Amino acid sequence: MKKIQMTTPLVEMDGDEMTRILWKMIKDELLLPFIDLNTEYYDLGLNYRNETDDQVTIDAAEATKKYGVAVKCATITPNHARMDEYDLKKMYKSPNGTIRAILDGTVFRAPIVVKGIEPCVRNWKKPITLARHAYGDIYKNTEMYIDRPGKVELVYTSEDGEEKRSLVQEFKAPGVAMGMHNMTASIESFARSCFNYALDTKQDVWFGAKDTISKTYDAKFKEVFQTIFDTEFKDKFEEAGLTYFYSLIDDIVARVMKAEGGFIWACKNYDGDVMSDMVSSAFGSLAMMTSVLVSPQGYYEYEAAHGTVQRHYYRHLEGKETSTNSVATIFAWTGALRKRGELDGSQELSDFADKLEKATLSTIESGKMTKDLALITSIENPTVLNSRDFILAIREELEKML
Ligand SMILES: NC(=O)C1=CN([C@@H]2O[C@H](COP(=O)(O)OP(=O)(O)OC[C@H]3O[C@@H](n4cnc5c(N)ncnc54)[C@H](OP(=O)(O)O)[C@@H]3O)[C@@H](O)[C@H]2O)C=CC1
Ligand SMILES: O=C(O)CCC(=O)C(=O)O
Ligand SMILES: [Mn+2]
Repeated sequence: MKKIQMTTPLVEMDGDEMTRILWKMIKDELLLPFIDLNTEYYDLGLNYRNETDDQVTIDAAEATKKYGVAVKCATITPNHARMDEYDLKKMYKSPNGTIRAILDGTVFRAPIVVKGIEPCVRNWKKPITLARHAYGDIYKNTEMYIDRPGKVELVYTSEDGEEKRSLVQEFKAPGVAMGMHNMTASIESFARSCFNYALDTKQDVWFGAKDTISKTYDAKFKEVFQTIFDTEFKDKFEEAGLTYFYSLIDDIVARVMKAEGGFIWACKNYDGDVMSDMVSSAFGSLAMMTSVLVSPQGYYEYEAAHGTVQRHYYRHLEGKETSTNSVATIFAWTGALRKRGELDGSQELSDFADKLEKATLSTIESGKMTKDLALITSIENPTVLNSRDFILAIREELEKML
């Protein structure tokens, strides 16, 4: 069979631990035999980030702006423990935080629904799509230890020298403090992309924040959403029979648990981080969720929503068998290849992406799956496969379709 050609490179961001192992298996078994893969490769593994003082992360984000589409493997965000483990020069920021700060935009995360894996929330009948604001808040924060009594203030100095101050806390004893920000333009584009995505996919939008407690910061998000909705989307929503619903985040969480799904849940950055893991695992597994960052300029970065699966990696290093689910990482590749195909007018590439997704789902539906799914499937006597054999089983299905 002749390999599929690609005209424009895809920005490929490699990563860490178990997902780095899966990344290579996916390329070797599911992509390279069928596609003349044209990627611009960036090694975002922690060792190379350390070697380049994290410049590689910035270069990868800039390359995404150049080519328009990227696919990213999960990466370690170092904490104190990783400093020793990787002998790091410094405790680097999250690569995701850095990339999202450069690209801006909204991360859409939707469960991958497959027959035989039912949501553990009984009343969820349709997928819940999370729209996570990708810019700012704690992901671009500044924080410090306070080691003795003193005061912490928030100080704003305008370009012409005017100063605004407000007291954060008069510390009588040690503690911690943090400053964070967001941009009105970024919140506006977040709101627009949620409403546009709702019109495209014919789903309602729910948004929750905590404006009663955060009377300026969260209140700004609430106000921006309402203004953008009223001035730009109200009529289109009415015409499409759709609604926009705002409530306090805790009320939204309670309602989500009682709803039947089929809507877009717009979340501030941290809420979306946490709630996407809750929604994906309730729909089956952390590895059963797609994730794509859509920037206001129309750049796309596809990824898995889960992390590097550290515990499985340590088992792998000990030479023990792992059964790590590669579905979200496969769907990151298919999402990126389909988008590349769309942008380059390559139907062949987009069709390949569709087939690889179908092959992945039909492998699971035929009863072959990784342990995370086998534990919860309604399919009787599933075959539990190790990480590699699951990918090989998908290849077998794929070859039948090509
Ligand atoms: N997008 C990114 O780049 C992200 C990176 N991270 C980074 O990942 C590292 C590890 O984070 P951690 O908190 O362990 O989170 P992970 O999401 O990597 O894993 C948490 C647990 O979820 C289960 N799990 C997750 N993914 C899979 C999968 N594909 N197949 C099967 N089970 C899965 C495993 O449970 P069990 O052990 O019970 O089998 C695993 O131990 C950290 O260094 C963190 O910084 C974290 C989140 C996102
Ligand atoms: O970048 C990180 O450290 C975490 C990212 C994350 O959890 C996510 O994208 O959901
Ligand atoms: Mn997360």
